[in-house]
Amino acid sequence: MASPVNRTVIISGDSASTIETVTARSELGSTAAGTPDTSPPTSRSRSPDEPKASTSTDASTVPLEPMEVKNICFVGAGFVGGPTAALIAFHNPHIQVTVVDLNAERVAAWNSPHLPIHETGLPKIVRIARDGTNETTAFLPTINKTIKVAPRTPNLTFSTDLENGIGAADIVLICVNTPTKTYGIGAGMTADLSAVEGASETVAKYAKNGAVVVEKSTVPTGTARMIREILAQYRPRCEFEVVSNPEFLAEGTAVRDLMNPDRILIGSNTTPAGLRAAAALKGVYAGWVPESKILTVNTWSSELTKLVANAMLAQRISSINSISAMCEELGADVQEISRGIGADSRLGKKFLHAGVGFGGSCFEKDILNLSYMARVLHLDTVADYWMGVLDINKYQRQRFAEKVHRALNGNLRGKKVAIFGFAFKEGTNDTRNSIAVHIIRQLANERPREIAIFDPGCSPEEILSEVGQHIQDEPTLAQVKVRTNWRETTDGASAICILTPWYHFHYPKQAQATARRTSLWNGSKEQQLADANTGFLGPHPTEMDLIELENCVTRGKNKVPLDPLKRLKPEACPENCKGCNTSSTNAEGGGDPVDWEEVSAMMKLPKLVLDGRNVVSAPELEKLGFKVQGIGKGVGM
Ligand SMILES: NC(=O)c1ccc[n+]([C@@H]2O[C@H](COP(=O)([O-])OP(=O)(O)OC[C@H]3O[C@@H](n4cnc5c(N)ncnc54)[C@H](O)[C@@H]3O)[C@@H](O)[C@H]2O)c1
Ligand SMILES: O=c1ccn([C@@H]2O[C@H](COP(=O)(O)OP(=O)(O)O[C@H]3O[C@H](CO)[C@@H](O)[C@H](O)[C@H]3O)[C@@H](O)[C@H]2O)c(=O)[nH]1
Repeated sequence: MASPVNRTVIISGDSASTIETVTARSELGSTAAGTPDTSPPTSRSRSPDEPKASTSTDASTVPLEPMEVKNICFVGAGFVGGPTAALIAFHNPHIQVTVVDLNAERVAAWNSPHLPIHETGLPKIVRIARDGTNETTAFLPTINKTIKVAPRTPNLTFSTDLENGIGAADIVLICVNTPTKTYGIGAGMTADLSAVEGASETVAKYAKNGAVVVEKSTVPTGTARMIREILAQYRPRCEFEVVSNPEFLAEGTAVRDLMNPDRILIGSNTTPAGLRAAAALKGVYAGWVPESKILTVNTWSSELTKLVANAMLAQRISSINSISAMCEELGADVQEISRGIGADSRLGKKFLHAGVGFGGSCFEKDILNLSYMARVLHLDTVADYWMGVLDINKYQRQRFAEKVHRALNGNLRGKKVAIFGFAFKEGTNDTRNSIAVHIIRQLANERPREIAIFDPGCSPEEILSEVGQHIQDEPTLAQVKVRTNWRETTDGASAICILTPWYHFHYPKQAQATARRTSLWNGSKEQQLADANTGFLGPHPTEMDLIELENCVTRGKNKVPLDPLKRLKPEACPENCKGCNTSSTNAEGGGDPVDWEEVSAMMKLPKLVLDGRNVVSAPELEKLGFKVQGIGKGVGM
């Protein structure tokens, strides 16, 4: 480790800039070539961007006029930028929302009927905000009245025109990717901030003076300072406030999470200008989120909270997975343990499902990020603690692959193994960072006759491309086949590994996606509406009111149409539309649920089911001739 170096930091925000010398504890966080300075505000008693509290009422402490927000720009039209922009536009019809991205193909997809992101409920929200709606009427039997619903003008645009999109905005949200760095200092641990740096430079060039710049990407603590410095370098005479507003949506439930978030976190400077910027952003969310759920904190707390939230969620999964290994040895049942501990209201029951481990683009990356920051701060015990969460995750998936190997008598040669589920979780078509790919690689090394993969939500091309990145050896790769239905997948297989808990695989069968879709639209004021004459529609109904109106007109119907009020404008694809021609994926999971009786008839002995997600009932499947092994399922007394 390099010896401490002195670095000069300019603390701004007060009328006169103060120059203070601090001792950087490691050169890992310093501005090495190509590495932005995102070192956390270590060794300082308070945030370096906050001026010391003043006792006099000078100009810097007088509250400023509230900011009027008419135009918002999202930089980055990805998993976070696209859906978040759509929800903000949907609930704030008076605000123009533009989403800009360098990727023209992605932007074109957002402007077409084939959105680049598959999330339940998202297409309808995008259509309402992006295309506007028709004027319409609805008959309400409860109050025996016909209600007129005004048309809506479009207020959501997707574009590659960064200059104009950013230039018109009162608030600019940076939502670009921050993957784990693969090269140089911090490789394999810290976040690669090159996209954040690039986006910040673009914002610095085009943003109008006084714009609020929001850091929405998940970043190491201290990144807001880097953004502020970039803005100051490019536009020294302009005033920009940088606000942190991390996103907590999960893939597969993005719309539900955005529609009804547990909290919105806004971190800002505690100067009048910082508080004004936070208030402006708060006003946007207040379009549909109750104020009590909007938390305002300091910038560094906000940045760090995001990493800690993910680390603690992942830690719960690793904790229960570690116990699953003990259960198998001791004869206990991990699902019973989860129920037993989850009933304690201090612990709660969520994120206690034992399985093959956590995948996805966030948990691993964010824990690496957190551990790296701890390491840079010389808090090695803290860093080791969080790395332990990842160690258990790796151990759990290796343990599962070894279990499959053992169950097949330690020999896979000449055998076919079926894989049910490739996505890192159900309800998404995201194939990146799936747990399945690691297990498949481990099994493929055992030279089976075939590994057949089936996922009801992912496209075969994407699965193969992900597998190809992990298995480079051609003959090994040739054993891996992607099938488009469960019949071909299981025909002649000796074992099935369930790796994603899609409802298709459950046995006995479970209520499925449609139940989720309708509950998405359930409003809390429904009863109020039934009580009639509440006049809730008023002259300016909100989209929440219209959702309740839809509930009301469809109540009692078996099949709820997509657009019961007939508000949506028609959508059409051009001839030879690329989106129509590429193999479609369905994030809600297409195809019929598995018929386990039929599967039993097609499989070879020993007809093993290795249930990596505990979604089948072993006693029930055993009645059909299967041998079942779940996760954390000891044999009992
Ligand atoms: N995916 C999730 O579920 C999720 C949830 C919460 C937070 N996050 C965080 O949000 C951030 C974004 O994640 P994502 O999943 O949306 O990423 P993504 O890769 O899906 O999208 C990022 C987009 O940014 C664009 N982009 C990159 N540099 C740009 C630039 N200079 N100018 C304009 N556009 C640019 C890319 O073309 C891409 O379309 C990450 O920090 C991630 O950790 C993700
Ligand atoms: O009890 C559980 C819960 C989840 N998982 C697995 O954990 C992974 C992550 O699941 P989830 O958290 O639902 O999905 P993500 O889309 O990765 O969302 C996480 O990561 C996002 C990106 O930062 C955050 O915004 C979300 O709040 C956070 O839940 C998946 O492989 C799940 O199968 C389990 O194994 N057991």
